[in-house]
Amino acid sequence: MDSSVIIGPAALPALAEFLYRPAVSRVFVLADSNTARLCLPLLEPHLPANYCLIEMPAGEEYKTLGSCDAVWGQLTAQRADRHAVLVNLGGGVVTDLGGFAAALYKRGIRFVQVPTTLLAQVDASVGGKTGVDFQGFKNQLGVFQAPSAVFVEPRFLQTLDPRQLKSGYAEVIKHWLIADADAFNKHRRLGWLTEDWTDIIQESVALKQRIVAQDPLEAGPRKLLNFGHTVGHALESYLLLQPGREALHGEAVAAGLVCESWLSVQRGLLSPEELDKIETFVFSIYDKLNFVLMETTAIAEFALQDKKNSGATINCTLLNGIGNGVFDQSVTVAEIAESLRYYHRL
Ligand SMILES: NC(=O)c1ccc[n+]([C@@H]2O[C@H](COP(=O)([O-])OP(=O)(O)OC[C@H]3O[C@@H](n4cnc5c(N)ncnc54)[C@H](O)[C@@H]3O)[C@@H](O)[C@H]2O)c1
Ligand SMILES: O=C(O)C(=O)C[C@@H](O)[C@H](O)[C@H](O)COP(=O)(O)O
Ligand SMILES: [Zn+2]
Repeated sequence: MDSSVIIGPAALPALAEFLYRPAVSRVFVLADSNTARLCLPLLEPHLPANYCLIEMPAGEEYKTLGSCDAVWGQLTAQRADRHAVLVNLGGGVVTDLGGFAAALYKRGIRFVQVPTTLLAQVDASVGGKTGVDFQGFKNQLGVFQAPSAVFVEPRFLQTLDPRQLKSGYAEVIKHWLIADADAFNKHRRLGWLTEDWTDIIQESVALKQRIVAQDPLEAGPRKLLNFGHTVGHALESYLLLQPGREALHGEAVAAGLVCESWLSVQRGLLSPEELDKIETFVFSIYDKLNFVLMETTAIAEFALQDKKNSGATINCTLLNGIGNGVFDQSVTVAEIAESLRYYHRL
């Protein structure tokens, strides 16, 4: 499942080397309306002249089978064969959807990820989870399919707005909380903003790759990477259904980190002092998500569709101390709703 990940100035030249091989019949680039405008100019010198651009609208609401249908339609119209390569240029929406579309077209063509958001550079482009949302549930349809390679150019982040940078940083905090207490403590003192993201990207990718290598199909330890997501996805899905209230994936995950850390305290796994450190850091970066107490059960019920569940049991990843995630901790809808009420009161 692991693919090579090339980070830094060598990334785009390495992509060109990959694409110019005779084994590649045709190059297709999938971009959204923003990355086609803002990121394609940096990529274009590294593409063959006859590449074909497939553009989709930007945003989570387009991470659907309908958008896949449009991608498959264009590949078919252009008579893309099995030796074609799809280059996914964008954030996690484009890399998840493009990977899924490539994995199904003619039973699978190769794809490479060129992530352009912090979130996709530290997390979404790595590890082979691909998919789309369905009937309001996050990533309900998907496959595990590794890209041929991942090419990470941090210069793409220069056009990204601070809200999106913060969203990606939530996945970085998640990585530290499950597996690197020293980095968490160092960065909570330094603050979140930095001029150069390269080191943080390299360290986060290495941490994620270590976990994915142990358990590519998420039968066990990979569930650690889902910390913050039982509650985070519930919040994201609930708010996505209500136009004007949407939260970015990382914003919902940041709230999920707080709620699931609180659940860890209730289980006696995390100390109240550690919870306080996590909350202080999270709220130094993110505004609180907006929901009312009456909504907490309806939000929590979304966790009944979480992919880590077995039957009616909701299996959550919790923290056994900062830097030490533990998976398969069963929680109830009522406990999740209580964690949301705790978050709401903060
Ligand atoms: N597969 C995985 O392991 C994994 C991991 C984490 C998240 N995800 C998924 O990733 C998605 C979120 O990804 P995201 O936060 O990148 O969102 P996104 O793909 O929607 O990108 C965010 C916004 O930034 C714009 N954009 C992208 N790059 C830009 C750039 N360089 N400059 C200016 N604008 C740019 C996009 O057009 C979009 O409007 C969610 O669907 C989530 O479920 C997947
Ligand atoms: O790579 C993983 O494994 C993750 O869980 C990373 C998450 O940050 C990511 O949001 C992922 O898409 C969630 O997957 P899902 O299986 O909960 O849909
Ligand atoms: Zn995530």
